[in-house]
Amino acid sequence: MIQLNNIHKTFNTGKPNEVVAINKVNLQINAGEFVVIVGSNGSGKTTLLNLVAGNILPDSGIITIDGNNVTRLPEYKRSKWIARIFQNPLSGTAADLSIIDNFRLAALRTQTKRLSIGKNEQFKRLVRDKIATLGMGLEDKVEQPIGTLSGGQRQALTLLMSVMDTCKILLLDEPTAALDPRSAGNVLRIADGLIKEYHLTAIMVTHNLKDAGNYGSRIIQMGEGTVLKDIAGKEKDSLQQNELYSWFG
Ligand SMILES: Nc1ncnc2c1ncn2[C@@H]1O[C@H](COP(=O)(O)OP(=O)(O)OP(=O)(O)O)[C@@H](O)[C@H]1O
Repeated sequence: MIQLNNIHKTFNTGKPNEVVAINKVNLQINAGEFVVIVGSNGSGKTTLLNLVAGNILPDSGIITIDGNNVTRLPEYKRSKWIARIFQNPLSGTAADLSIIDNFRLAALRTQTKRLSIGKNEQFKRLVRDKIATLGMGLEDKVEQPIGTLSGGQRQALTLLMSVMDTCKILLLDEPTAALDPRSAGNVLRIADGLIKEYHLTAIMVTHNLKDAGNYGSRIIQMGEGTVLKDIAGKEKDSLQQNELYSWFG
């Protein structure tokens, strides 16, 4: 469970360009929830993800993950709980290394529990089997440099890599913004499947209201650093697309 208590974040404090990015936000995200965050430009969505990830720290308030107070914990110390996928498919992988070596690196970095490196052939078989579940035919290309793949293929592999370690929380910051519609659809379906398979708690920022309607168990609209709307469960499922659009009217 992720808990944000009275979280406040101001940038450029005391300067003419001072901006309150997150304004005393209280939020509880339960284990297994898939929260989609929407909101206009500058409403604080990415800052909220950054605060949860720990690459920026709040001015005040408390953040806990599974009951642990992580408020002052730097990003690398939170990585045992958190994996993060960015907009740019190039971030998070080493272009010149093969797919299999990227998986090896990821496994080493996180001392993954779900994927023990073990014997070379055994590791390769495991990774191949996992990649095959993506249904993209990439299992036969594991010796190919990952940089030779398309953005969508790379983003799918990055997702798979990130959830194969012990992380419980997946942060997705506009993960499909750089992809064509078909690849974006594939990547989102894969993300949704992995979130369910590994029982992850996920937070996804998106500007795509169609995706926001179709995915997730809860939707949050942010505005001026606050939570404007917070809808979950059946109410979220029955949310009509035009209603969602009207939030931005
Ligand atoms: N490092 C920073 N330094 C100064 N101001 C910042 C910084 N990061 C964010 N801000 C400001 O904080 C506010 C919230 O930004 P944030 O990136 O969280 O919004 P967002 O909802 O993710 O926007 P977008 O949809 O455009 O990505 C904005 O006014 C932004 O300019």
